[in-house]
Amino acid sequence: MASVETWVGFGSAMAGVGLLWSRMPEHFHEEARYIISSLVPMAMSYFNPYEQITVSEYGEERFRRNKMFDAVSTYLSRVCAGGACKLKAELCNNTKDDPVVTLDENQEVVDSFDGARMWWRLCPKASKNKGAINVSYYPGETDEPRCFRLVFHKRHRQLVLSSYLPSVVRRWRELTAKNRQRRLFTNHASEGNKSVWTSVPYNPPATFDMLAMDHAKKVDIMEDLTAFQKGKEYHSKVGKAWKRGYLLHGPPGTGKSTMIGAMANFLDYDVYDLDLTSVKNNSELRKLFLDTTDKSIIVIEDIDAIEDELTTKRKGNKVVNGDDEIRDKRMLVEFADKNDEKSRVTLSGLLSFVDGLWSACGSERVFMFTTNHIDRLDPALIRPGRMDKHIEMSYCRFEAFKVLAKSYLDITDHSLFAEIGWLLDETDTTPADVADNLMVRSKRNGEISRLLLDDEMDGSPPADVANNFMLRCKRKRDADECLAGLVETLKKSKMESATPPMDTIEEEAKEEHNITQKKDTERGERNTT
Ligand SMILES: Nc1ncnc2c1ncn2[C@@H]1O[C@H](COP(=O)(O)OP(=O)(O)OP(=O)(O)O)[C@@H](O)[C@H]1O
Repeated sequence: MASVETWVGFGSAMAGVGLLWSRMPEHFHEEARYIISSLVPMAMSYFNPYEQITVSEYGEERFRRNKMFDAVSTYLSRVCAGGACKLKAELCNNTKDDPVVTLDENQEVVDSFDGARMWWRLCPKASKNKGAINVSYYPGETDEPRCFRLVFHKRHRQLVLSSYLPSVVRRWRELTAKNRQRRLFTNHASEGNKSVWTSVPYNPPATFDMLAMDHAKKVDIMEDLTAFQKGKEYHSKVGKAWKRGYLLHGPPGTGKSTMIGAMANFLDYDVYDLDLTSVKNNSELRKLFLDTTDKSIIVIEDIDAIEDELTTKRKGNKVVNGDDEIRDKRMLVEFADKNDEKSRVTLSGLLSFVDGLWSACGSERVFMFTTNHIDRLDPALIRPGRMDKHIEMSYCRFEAFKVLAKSYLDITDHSLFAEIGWLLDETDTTPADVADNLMVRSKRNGEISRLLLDDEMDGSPPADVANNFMLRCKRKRDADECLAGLVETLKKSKMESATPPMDTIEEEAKEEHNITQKKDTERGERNTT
């Protein structure tokens, strides 16, 4: 036990130190505080036998999602979730009934690797500056992102860095390759008014087999896609970014969206449907592009409509002063230029991702622009070399019709085929219109099949030969009826296209009347002279 004198001595010594501290100049306080604050953690870490690694949800530059976070999340959910008592379940895949189970926040799981134990914990989002203003550099986030924290013994440091973490990534790749669910992303303005991607599972029904278009063209596109997908080495050899740009053009209803679905199925890529109207400016667009993953199709639909807004300035400057509408637009844009340059998405901003400086960020990406009016596009967008391939989706001709007949009616030949082929050559009918004609009637086929199936379920005699025969007869009758209906529709549209519309007739009559009147006046004038 310390005597009273010892305590009094200790107290006086502390009082002396306090007095000395208060007499010291102000800058000495600062330095002493700095030394103490750096020495304490050093001393602590010297005695602490554990080390930790943090895997944050977003990368250092805060632009992109950290893939390592996704890798750890998948790895822990599949490999170590058994040891956790709080999990989260989500049904992500429409085609499967298995929910995806992930670790809940603040849950700790233990993994072992090569005799070493690793402790993992998912730390929730944390506000760094509680009560202060948070400045965010990445979309939709105001707080510190979530992170995984890995704790291990110091002596396993080398093992963790050179073997364990790479093995986590390898396992993640294996797991995702097996259970991959294609997704459709779209961007929308988040709470912080920044555009962010959200996604849903995506299983487009279209395939190249059912796409109604010229066969040679279809094969050419499929070969082009295959060459692109296998072209990693080629692109790096020639020093080009591994990406490809397509311009899909054609009238509405010729299958541009269907083609995108077929391409996504063919390549097994995710699709990012970029809505430029909810992107404020080029820097927000850059963040969105950087947040897309490799192996994806980035779609910008109806580029002519968007481009109108993006290029008004360029077009306006070309126009002579007499054109009021364009002059108005030019004035508007000039006004925007002075006041609002930083708050717009520009065509050059967009193109810098397609083939400019930023196109090299990321690989294995397909850019897909669609338009109903190729003639309205800015020449900068369609100049050679900008888009790798222009694909024209055209009206339905006989070859395309045969594909639709096979898909919708399950027939490859019919007595009306010749007439339909001839009529399709004479009229500009879209595949959507033809498909619509075939579908309305083929619905009944489904009804019959269902009736027959219901019979079987009710315990009535199974669908025997007679039933099958009846079904086939019904199908044939439906095909007859349906194709006859299509012939009627095509004949009608042929007649309509042959007859000029009423306003054209009226205009022609008016013009003729004016000419006769003019001639009469001239004749009258001549007679008087
Ligand atoms: N070439 C085609 N092959 C097969 N089906 C087609 C084709 N074109 C259109 N269809 C059918 O018509 C529907 C509408 O077509 P789609 O939306 O792909 O046309 P689009 O050219 O993208 O039209 P829009 O320009 O109006 O968006 C599709 O769901 C599909 O059933």
